[in-house]
Amino acid sequence: MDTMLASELISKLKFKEVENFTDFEVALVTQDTREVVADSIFIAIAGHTVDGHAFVDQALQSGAKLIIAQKPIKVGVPVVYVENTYKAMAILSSAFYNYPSQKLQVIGVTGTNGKTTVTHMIDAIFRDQGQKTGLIGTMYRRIGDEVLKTNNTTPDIITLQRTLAKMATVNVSEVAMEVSSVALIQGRVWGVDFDVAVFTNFSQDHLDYHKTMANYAHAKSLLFAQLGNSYGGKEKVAVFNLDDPMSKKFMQDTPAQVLTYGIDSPAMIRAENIDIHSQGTDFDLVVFKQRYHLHVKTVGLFNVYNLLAAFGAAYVSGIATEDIISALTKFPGVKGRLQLLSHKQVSVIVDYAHTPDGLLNALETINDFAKGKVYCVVGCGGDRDHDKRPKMAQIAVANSDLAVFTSDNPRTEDPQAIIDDMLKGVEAGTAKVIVDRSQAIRWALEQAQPGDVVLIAGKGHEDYQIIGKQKYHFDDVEEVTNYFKQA
Ligand SMILES: CC(=O)N[C@H]1[C@@H](OP(=O)(O)OP(=O)(O)OC[C@H]2O[C@@H](n3ccc(=O)[nH]c3=O)[C@H](O)[C@@H]2O)O[C@H](CO)[C@@H](O)[C@@H]1O[C@H](C)C(=O)N[C@@H](C)C(=O)N[C@H](CCC(=O)O)C(=O)O
Ligand SMILES: Nc1ncnc2c1ncn2[C@@H]1O[C@H](COP(=O)(O)OP(=O)(O)OP(=O)(O)O)[C@@H](O)[C@H]1O
Ligand SMILES: N[C@H](CCC[C@H](N)C(=O)O)C(=O)O
Ligand SMILES: [Mg+2]
Repeated sequence: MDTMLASELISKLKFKEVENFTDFEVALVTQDTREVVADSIFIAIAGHTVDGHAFVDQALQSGAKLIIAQKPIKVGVPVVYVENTYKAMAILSSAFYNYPSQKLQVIGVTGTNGKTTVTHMIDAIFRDQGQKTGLIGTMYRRIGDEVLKTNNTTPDIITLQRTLAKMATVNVSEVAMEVSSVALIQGRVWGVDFDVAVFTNFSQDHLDYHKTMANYAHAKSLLFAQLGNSYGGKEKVAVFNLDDPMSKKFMQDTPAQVLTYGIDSPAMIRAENIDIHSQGTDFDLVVFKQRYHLHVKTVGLFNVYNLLAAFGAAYVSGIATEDIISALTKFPGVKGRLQLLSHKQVSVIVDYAHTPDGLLNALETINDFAKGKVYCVVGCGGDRDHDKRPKMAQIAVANSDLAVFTSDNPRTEDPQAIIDDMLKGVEAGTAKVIVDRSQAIRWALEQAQPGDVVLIAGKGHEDYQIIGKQKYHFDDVEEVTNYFKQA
């Protein structure tokens, strides 16, 4: 990468106060003292947990030569004061990495459920075309075949710009990324030049953060509002699920052209004659009145919606309908999303459903093909939306023969207290409680007879459990396969 002078970078900040400035070549722009190297610019962020302004001394010790701050600090190096360091971070990181999103086709996917699935489907379509792709989301950041770990579904803006820059350097052409509501509020995608924005659906989650459904909806709308406002340049398109009432609102918030998909509404891209079975789904895809028959490996009505969303994103990116269909037909599914494991005619499904709507969809899908009893092992994450707990519990009890309430990631909460919140949603004695997740899974597997289905919900691909502030190795799939080995 070409080096950049600090003066050149901070010239991008229009309104600022500069103290004791001397120029230097910038090695790194970061908000995290743990990343600072010699000749870094450190941006102090007043976060939700701690205040980065209190870490400035550490940044200096590690070699920071310039501090960007929004509160008065006393240091022996130059300081640039701005109104909002989050905004400064977005502007500086974008400039430092030379506006990488402008060199890439960036497709952002937002919605309560389905983001990881849809981004993987989009990625599979472009890969099938022989393109080098980038993927950013809950499970990882992937640059071509290189897999990088991630802390958040949508990374902080510096990590994001750095990742996009690396993608551009190694000739990635398309990037599919999950854009979470929290990220939209925190400005983690400010300045990202999205070409396509996709909406999956809207239901309850993250009320711990957003407080009200209206705030949560507003957060999601920001992606569509951000979708380019200068016509005549790159064509921008918003892809909406017309069956979700929230689409109508978001359509009004976007200056972009709109493509719609749906099943029940008269959308431009539709699925008809849907036949869901345990090994896959058959349906007719109707693209502006042209009809194609598809047989796909994914199951569940919600996955038909995900396929339509991915189809829409690829279609507006110029891929031929037949090529998109060919790729979607081969799509194997995503780890931990309705992942089927079987042993002696007992079916176990590991699924990442961690919202009321996600859990209901997973259980309805399973009930459509289960021949015997349905067991549901489920917990709710600690330090997250409390309000969804009784709702998920009620859905588990109402849509299974036996629900087992257990721990998800308790984080800093008391695991029993989380389960007590769940129990408020059901009648006494209607659910079995086993706090230890491993024991709960084992117990359900012991009960299951041939023909029965056990859904293990909430953690999907996760290979850890967070108890307190500690991350322990834990993998639902591994728990099941270990049990099967000795059963
Ligand atoms: C509540 C929340 O959103 N927190 C995010 C936020 O952290 P924060 O505001 O608490 O930051 P902080 O820990 O107070 O630190 C403040 C500043 O001090 C700096 N610092 C801190 C310590 C230190 O030693 N040195 C130092 O420089 C930090 O780098 C930071 O710049 O900024 C961090 C960096 O971007 C995120 O990793 C972190 O996500 C935490 C892990 C989190 O749990 N977030 C969840 C709510 C979240 O964002 N989820 C969404 C949606 C998931 C989905 O449904 O798909 C996501 O996109 O992941
Ligand atoms: N279109 C959909 N509508 C409703 N539920 C869905 C849909 N797609 C997936 N789900 C359910 O939600 C779970 C999570 O799916 P996925 O990981 O794709 O969503 P996500 O939006 O990425 O979630 P996160 O918010 O954690 O990033 C799945 O395991 C499934 O149970
Ligand atoms: N991205 C979601 C994932 C929840 C997964 C569930 N296993 C939990 O820990 O609550 C969140 O951070 O809220
Ligand atoms: Mg996700």
